[in-house]
Amino acid sequence: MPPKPTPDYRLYYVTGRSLLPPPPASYTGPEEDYYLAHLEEALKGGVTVVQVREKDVDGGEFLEVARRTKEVCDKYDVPLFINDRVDVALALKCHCHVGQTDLPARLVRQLLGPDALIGVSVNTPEEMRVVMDEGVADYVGVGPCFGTQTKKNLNPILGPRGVRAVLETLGESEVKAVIIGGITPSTIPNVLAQTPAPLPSGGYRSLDGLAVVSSIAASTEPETAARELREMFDRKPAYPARSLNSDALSAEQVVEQAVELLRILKDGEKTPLVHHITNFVVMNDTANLTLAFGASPIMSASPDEAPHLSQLISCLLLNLGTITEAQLNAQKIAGAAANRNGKPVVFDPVGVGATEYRKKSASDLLNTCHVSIIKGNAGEIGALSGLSEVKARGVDSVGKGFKDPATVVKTLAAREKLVVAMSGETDYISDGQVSFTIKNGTFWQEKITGSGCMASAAVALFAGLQHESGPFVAAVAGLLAINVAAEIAATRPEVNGPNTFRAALIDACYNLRPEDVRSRAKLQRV
Ligand SMILES: Cc1ncc(COP(=O)(O)OP(=O)(O)O)c(N)n1
Ligand SMILES: Cc1nc(C(=O)O)sc1CCOP(=O)(O)O
Repeated sequence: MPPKPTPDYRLYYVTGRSLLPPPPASYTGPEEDYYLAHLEEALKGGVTVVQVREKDVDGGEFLEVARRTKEVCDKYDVPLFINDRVDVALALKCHCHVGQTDLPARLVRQLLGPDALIGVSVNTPEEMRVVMDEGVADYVGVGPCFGTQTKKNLNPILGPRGVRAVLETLGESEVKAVIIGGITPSTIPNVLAQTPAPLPSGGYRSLDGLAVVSSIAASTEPETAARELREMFDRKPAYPARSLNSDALSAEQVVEQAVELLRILKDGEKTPLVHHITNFVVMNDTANLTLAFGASPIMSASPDEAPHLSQLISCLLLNLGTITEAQLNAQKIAGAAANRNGKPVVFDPVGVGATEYRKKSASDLLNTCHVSIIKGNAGEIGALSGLSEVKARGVDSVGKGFKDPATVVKTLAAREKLVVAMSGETDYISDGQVSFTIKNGTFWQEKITGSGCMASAAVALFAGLQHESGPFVAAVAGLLAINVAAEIAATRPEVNGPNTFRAALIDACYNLRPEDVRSRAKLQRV
């Protein structure tokens, strides 16, 4: 075995001969060798590691396929792994990948020696911990991230956030990590945005590569397919929440930016179209509120029109209230389409702490699309953070609140790589770097149903401006606008109960002037 290489794991191709398309007319070689020509094209496109994975063939055929694969890989100086069969790896002086039910990695190391690379499949943080404690593997294949037809007896699907939990355990270890299962050009943006795991040092542990079977094996243009996958991996997204240098911003500067956003709306310079997929309790109020601020609402829960709508809208608002399977499906389709079309997504996880079903729905949603802003109450933010310090009763949060709300909000924002806005008597907003509080509003907001949903609608319409100041300022602007409008509404002589307040609030949103926000804003950096 030559000295141990230090491979580039960015695009890891696991072969799948049974998935190959028929050879094109331009291919004139023997049909059984098309696999090698196809592989060579993929290598030209940028594959950096290959693994021969042959199911249902005997040892002789496996050895021959692997031998010929190695000849091609050697030409491109790309390391070759053998799936499961340590005997074949030994015979050909190749590296080896084993799963949890194959020969133990420790034994594989003994057999292949110190210069072989060894990869191990992991599906849980516990399996990751065992691999690290053993200290034998050079990398792990974490999966399945999504569902896939390529492998039978699939382990539980992790989703990007499950993969992130594994990477959190991996931390700053030298062991490399690739992701596998359903990795395609449409899933990669979300994978790259959501999988990096925050480290105690302040940085992130990211994936070292993408492992694919069908995205290359089933392609009629393997070179183009590989190039696209490589380019997508190399173009890792900047975390949108941090696009703004919020670290340098004072409260006064943020207020001025929020005031400017309100001016844009009120002067009619822009009229954001906000797509609401929301609950039926608040639908009428949030549509009216959106209009009152100078934006346009479209209320549609149809999965069929979501992809088309996504091209027209300025922002998508997803609200978990009165959720049904059909509504969740529409939200997932709309969320993925919004990501593809570069539209911001605001998520209000209404009542996420109330039931396991809502928790699972929120997790499904966050695994399917990348959200720019989460706006919730303390109970909801606590449930998403995995904390039980603040309890929820139905859709309301109860009790005194968090001991250190600013840290809770900042930690969740850093983990999810988005802006978190937690509404309450004091609102907390963070992009994972800095946190601000807003102390505007009135007790009347607690006396009407849906005031949290109305605040999310306000955040969404400001996010729909897609202003260069970014989602953090949009979240602050939305909460300032609705809370200042609520304060003004509460002073109206006709307000003598929840119902008159509700009507006065919509009027106050309609009449709100940028200078009202400037003069009343109680924004502080914490
Ligand atoms: C890179 C990579 N990761 C995971 C796997 C899965 O391996 P295993 O669990 O052994 O399952 P099979 O591939 O044998 O079905 C892999 N092959 N490659
Ligand atoms: C080989 C393999 N291992 C998996 C795991 O979860 O360990 S998923 C998988 C198949 C991946 O195929 P595709 O890229 O076509 O989805």
